[in-house]
Amino acid sequence: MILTLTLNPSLDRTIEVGSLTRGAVIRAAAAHLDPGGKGVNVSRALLANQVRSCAVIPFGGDEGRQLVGLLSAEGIDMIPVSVGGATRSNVTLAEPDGTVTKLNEPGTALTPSELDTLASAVLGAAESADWVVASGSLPPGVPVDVYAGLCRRFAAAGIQTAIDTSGPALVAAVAAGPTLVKPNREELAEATGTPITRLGDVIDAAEKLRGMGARSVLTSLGADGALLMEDDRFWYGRCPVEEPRSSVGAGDAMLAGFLAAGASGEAALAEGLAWASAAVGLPGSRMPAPADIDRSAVRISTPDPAQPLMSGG
Ligand SMILES: Nc1ncnc2c1ncn2[C@@H]1O[C@H](COP(=O)(O)OP(=O)(O)O)[C@@H](O)[C@H]1O
Ligand SMILES: O=P(O)(O)OC[C@H]1O[C@](O)(COP(=O)(O)O)[C@@H](O)[C@@H]1O
Repeated sequence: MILTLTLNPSLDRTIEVGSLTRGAVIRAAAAHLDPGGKGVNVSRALLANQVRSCAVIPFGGDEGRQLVGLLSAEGIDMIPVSVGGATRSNVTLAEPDGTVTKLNEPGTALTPSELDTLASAVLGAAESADWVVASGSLPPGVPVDVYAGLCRRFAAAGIQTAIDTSGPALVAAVAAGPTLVKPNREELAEATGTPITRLGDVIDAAEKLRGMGARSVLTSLGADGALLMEDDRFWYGRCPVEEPRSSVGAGDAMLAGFLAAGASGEAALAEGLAWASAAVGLPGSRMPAPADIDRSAVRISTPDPAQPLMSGG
């Protein structure tokens, strides 16, 4: 069983627009509402592919009740912890060429006692978990070492941990020795203080992150694919998408596919790439089901360190 913790979940509203012009009235072509937050999406993708998972989330206000309602409708196994602040809403503007502009709210603060309740819920449920995935930004006021503290406790109990966060929370968690981290290009550059413009920079920065404490590093590189580094070995892969619709949740789908396939080596990287590409081809932050996933387009190759990275970050 894969347990996920999302301290800052969201209602994700994705609005499809023809183009973006600041200051203009833009008529949307379509809109989608999905339950959101990084760990929530990992659990949704796992459920869609019949892999057992349980999501621990705080929820509050009308938005929080709506989030829990949407997750219940999807059949998610979850431990919702009621909190005083209202759950945030995140908005994505998706353009026809696949470009997305994300507006992520900070979220509302968790009190120390709410945080304790959430930590107890995770520690209790983790007894039957193979992995604990702690994902996403921290709401205001939550100590930056919260994931680090959990990593240490799980490592002592022999439970594997995957971390997908950014900034100081990522740096602190890496120092606690997680089994796996899943930064994107920007997060890897920030955590290591290294500019990343070529594939060789990704290899060097991922090695640096391993030196800082992470065991394996799965770096997602947008349209440039992903690079997995573990135990001094690395693999690079891509999976082109013919018609990108929304990359929101693609990183979460990648992490879910990677974990579902054993979380190690070329085969797990390939599965993560296939799930991520499928997510990019779906609207909003819809997670891919087996019928959406096409493994035939995945290409794993020896990385050329000089290869420039084309996608943003
Ligand atoms: N335009 C795209 N074309 C093909 N694959 C994509 C595209 N955008 C994202 N992906 C896939 O989704 C993965 C996660 O995307 P990325 O933007 O790196 O992560 P995150 O969503 O965590 O920021 C990438 O590693 C890649 O496999
Ligand atoms: O916690 P953060 O960093 O604000 O991110 C939350 C957002 O990320 C998502 O989980 C999508 O994540 P990815 O695009 O990185 O896979 C959305 O569902 C959510 O709105």
